[in-house]
Amino acid sequence: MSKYKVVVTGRIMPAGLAMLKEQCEIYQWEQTPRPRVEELSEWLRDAEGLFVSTNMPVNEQLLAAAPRLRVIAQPAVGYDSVDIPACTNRKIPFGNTPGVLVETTAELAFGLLLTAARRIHEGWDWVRAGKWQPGVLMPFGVDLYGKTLGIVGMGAIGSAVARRAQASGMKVIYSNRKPRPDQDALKAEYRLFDELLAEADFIVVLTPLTAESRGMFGEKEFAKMKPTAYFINAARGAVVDTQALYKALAEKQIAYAALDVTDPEPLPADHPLLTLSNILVVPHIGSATTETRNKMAMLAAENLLLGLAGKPLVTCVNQEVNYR
Ligand SMILES: NC(=O)c1ccc[n+]([C@@H]2O[C@H](COP(=O)([O-])OP(=O)(O)OC[C@H]3O[C@@H](n4cnc5c(N)ncnc54)[C@H](O)[C@@H]3O)[C@@H](O)[C@H]2O)c1
Ligand SMILES: O=C(O)[C@H](O)CO
Repeated sequence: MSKYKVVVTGRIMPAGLAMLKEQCEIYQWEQTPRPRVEELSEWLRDAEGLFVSTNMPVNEQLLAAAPRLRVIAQPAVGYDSVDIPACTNRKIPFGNTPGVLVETTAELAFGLLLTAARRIHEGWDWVRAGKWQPGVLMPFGVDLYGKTLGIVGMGAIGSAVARRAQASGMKVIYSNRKPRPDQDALKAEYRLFDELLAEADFIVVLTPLTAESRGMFGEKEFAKMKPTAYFINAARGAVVDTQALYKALAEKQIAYAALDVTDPEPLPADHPLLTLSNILVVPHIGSATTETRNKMAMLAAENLLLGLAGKPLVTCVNQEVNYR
């Protein structure tokens, strides 16, 4: 039996690669940075499947270069770099990986909140710099217990963060497009966006990046927050206006920010945000554990193989083309 021709645009976890290898002839881009479409064009010409890395845009140009493409899979839940209508027009199902990364990403989001609040990273720097001397105190942190956490984007990951916060004695409020019917079970209270901004001691952002959410945290929004507020973004960098965040932190309109995601990404080492003392930035590691990245790669590989076999994907964004 001849093998499916599949293009892989970056690194792929071993568990996913092993699944693909059984049935596919793989053309894999293994260098950094990620490829431009022109660099893949020879492979794309014959490709039936595309396993696309998270940071690679899927657009009209890429689709036009791949006339035989029948399915695309990405090991990520957020698909803001993918032109879904363009895939649908071509009747190409696009599979993402919701669910399998929920607890891992919630751990990181809550970990950022806790680390920033208790200055854990600053304490480590302090000790390593030899500043731990008798009578010398590093700046104090703040308690979580008894405080209010505002979650913007109360979906799968937001709910998992809520559970962690409640276990730490925090009250949870949230803002979504509309109140969740299961909010009693979540033990969380709905607020309008502006109400949440004014009431929360900590804000965690977990919305998808869409036309509606792009730049939803700008100057006006930071001005509505408490001067003691902690702002945590584990969603997508572009949900925040980076310049406005810089200003809010530099002018102490808010107390602190902890970011897993930034705009731009990667954040250059000489970026103004990194000159601030009231910020913690990590390099988009929300789902980055070996177990979870393997699960994501396996679900993406399963989606790809199903699509190649003309069967519905397990997790498909454009359901209307999820069968043949
Ligand atoms: N940092 C990371 O590594 C990492 C990992 C996984 C997911 N993410 C990001 O987190 C997002 C959420 O993932 P999820 O699995 O919880 O998705 P989800 O679909 O379960 O939840 C998203 C929630 O946001 C709400 N929402 C959508 N637009 C909104 C808006 N404009 N204002 C307020 N709420 C809005 C939705 O109603 C939904 O409840 C992903 O889209 C992705 O961008 C980041
Ligand atoms: O959206 C996601 O799944 C993550 O950001 C990718 O790591």
